[in-house]
Amino acid sequence: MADLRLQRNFGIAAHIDAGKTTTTERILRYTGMIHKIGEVHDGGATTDWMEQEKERGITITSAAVSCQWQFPTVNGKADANTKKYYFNIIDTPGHVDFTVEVERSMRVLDGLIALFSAVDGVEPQSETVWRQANRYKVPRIGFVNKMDRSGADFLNVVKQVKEMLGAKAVPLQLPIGAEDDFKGVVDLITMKGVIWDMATEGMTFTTIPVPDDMKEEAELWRAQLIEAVAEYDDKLMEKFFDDPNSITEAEVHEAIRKATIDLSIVPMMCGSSFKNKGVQTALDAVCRYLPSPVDIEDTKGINPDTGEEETRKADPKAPFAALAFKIMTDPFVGRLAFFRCYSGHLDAGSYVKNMRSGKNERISRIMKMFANKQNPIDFIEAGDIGAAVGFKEIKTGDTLCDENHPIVLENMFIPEPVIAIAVEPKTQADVDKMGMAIAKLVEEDPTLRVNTDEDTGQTILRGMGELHLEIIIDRMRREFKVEVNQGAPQVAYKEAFRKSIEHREVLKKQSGGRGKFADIIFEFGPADEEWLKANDGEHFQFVNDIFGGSIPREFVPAIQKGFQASMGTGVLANYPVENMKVRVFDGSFHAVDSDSMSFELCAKAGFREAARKAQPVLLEPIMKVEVITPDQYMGDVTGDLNRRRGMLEGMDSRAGAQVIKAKVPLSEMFGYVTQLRSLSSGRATSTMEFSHYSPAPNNIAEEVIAKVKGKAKVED
Ligand SMILES: Nc1nc2c(ncn2[C@@H]2O[C@H](COP(=O)(O)OP(=O)(O)OP(=O)(O)O)[C@@H](O)[C@H]2O)c(=O)[nH]1
Repeated sequence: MADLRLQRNFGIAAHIDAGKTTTTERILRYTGMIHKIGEVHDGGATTDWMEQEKERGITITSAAVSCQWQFPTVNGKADANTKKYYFNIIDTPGHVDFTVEVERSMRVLDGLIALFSAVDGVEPQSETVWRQANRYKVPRIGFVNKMDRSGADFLNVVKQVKEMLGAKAVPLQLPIGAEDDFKGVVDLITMKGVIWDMATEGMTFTTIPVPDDMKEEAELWRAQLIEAVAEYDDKLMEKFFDDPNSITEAEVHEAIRKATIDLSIVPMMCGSSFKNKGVQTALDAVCRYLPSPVDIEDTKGINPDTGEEETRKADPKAPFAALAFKIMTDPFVGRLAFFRCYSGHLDAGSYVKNMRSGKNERISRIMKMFANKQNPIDFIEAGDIGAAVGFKEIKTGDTLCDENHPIVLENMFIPEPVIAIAVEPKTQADVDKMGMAIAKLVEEDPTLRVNTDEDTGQTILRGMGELHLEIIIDRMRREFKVEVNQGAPQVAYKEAFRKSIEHREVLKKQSGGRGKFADIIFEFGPADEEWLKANDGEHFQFVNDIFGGSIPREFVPAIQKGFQASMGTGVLANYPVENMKVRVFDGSFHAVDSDSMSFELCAKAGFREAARKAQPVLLEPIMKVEVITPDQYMGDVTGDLNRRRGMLEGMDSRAGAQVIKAKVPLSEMFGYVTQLRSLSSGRATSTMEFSHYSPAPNNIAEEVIAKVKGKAKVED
């Protein structure tokens, strides 16, 4: 049994282009997993294995990679105290269309390296990632990369992390040399310098005394570091005031570790992955300060039999419980389900229960991913991450467990898809293939949704953004060899109701022989606010208030099913219904003619009638937009945002530029990037992410409805 205290599951998250892929690559190199350094720009990086990633030079899917690191070492060399640490690293994408990838990594990780560019500092996506890490309470270390670039400023990034992310960022190092001349770091705990040897591509490094001209500054920052963590250790606090020279390295490490795991501080380090500097010290910090699976809270879940909350300990002897966080189709082994094992032990070849499908499935093989290689392992235990082969049916977010100890683990937060695109197979031969391809892609990607437009019969894909859907269609073509015609991206509107009403629907059909009869009386309208709050992510509140058997109990599920199915197509413009409440309180039935089918059909007909009376409204997605622009374009940028029905929410200055925050309807944001570029001679940049759905103004709603009702097909 492995010592769980030596296990680290961590991710590397940052804004696009901060250097995650390069850093992961260096880690694999220094841990001996790969020999040649793959550069991102030649498409040679190991974790970016998908075709599109190679072409676009961005990381789309998070790949889990395992490696081992020797720690502690003396000048990089193992001695009697050295132990072998086991790492599972998840590389997470930086593009906002793929935040769900970051989100699901956060769910299964214990710690994070938050990567920043020393030149660009805290960027919009770093803020998004930061919020996600806060949501999942992930302890983190900051790594300021690209110290070799001109304009690199470590302490300025530290300041930004404090001011913009509200974190207590505490430097553990100071850079020696800057920009082209960046050589290494002063370690504020050992009070020694570390210089990387370029002759060995940074594989080795030398320890030197703190350079004379940095001594004073280093003392100052060391005192700040100790002060920041002293409250985590009484002895340290005492020594800090009485005799700072008697403080030992071990005491400082221990206090930093406690404060980091407690989310009180973020230790800040620096380096240049590309120039092979600073990566090993960051890995030592991962071992020292980030939590192991036994340092985090026990995993929570619900026992489906009792409805009670239960926890699972990171203990191989506890019942098996795991969460599938990524499904990937691998060209060689087929479907791989990545999962985090929270507790227990699972042998390859044994069975697990999927709590969503209710099926017991045999895991034929369990794999660990090492850079480009996949190695089968005999078993997996609490605290580890692996990939299972053999599932017939599995989706991202499924809980896998021991059937004798059922539990449903807390799932991940899945953002709403806001862009829709109509697709149709190009040829008859593509028809079946397209269905299969979409089914597979939906399994892999919980932010991709699919439905059929009832009027046109077209397949509608909904996703997180234009790039997301573009990549999905590209994957259909490359991986599944399906050719499709696609419409222009459309806003994924929704529908909702303003009013609660009562309605009676009677279904009566007599066509010779046995007829159909159902009669339902129900209250219909928006879901209750409290219910929505308590049932995060749910859309349909169904209340059974039938008394005295006016409708027999066995027909109630059919009524619920009928209403549920109807929600996919609203009455205004066929958009899905955001939320609704149905409270059935009376009705009647016929001893011969009533059956489940009658009640289901009656509910469907009832939905269409009731929905019209309940004041349906069109909801449009509102995006949170952030623009960074040089001062002189401020007026033009805000004017343009106003024309796009934007609500300005704030402005502040950051590193000599203005940052404008606004909420803007997504329908007004098509082509924005191009427009912004021409407004600002290419100098302003923007990011956007989904904020919420809000009722569209009447004129806009009328336009959208007229367009949908007026056409037979989604136009190209
Ligand atoms: N000068 C310098 N360039 C770097 C450094 N690290 C990464 N780069 C370069 O920055 C660019 C982006 O690096 P990536 O590693 O692809 O960044 P990423 O964060 O993985 O990017 P995405 O996957 O697109 O989110 C590449 O051209 C790298 O060579 C560094 O330390 N110094």
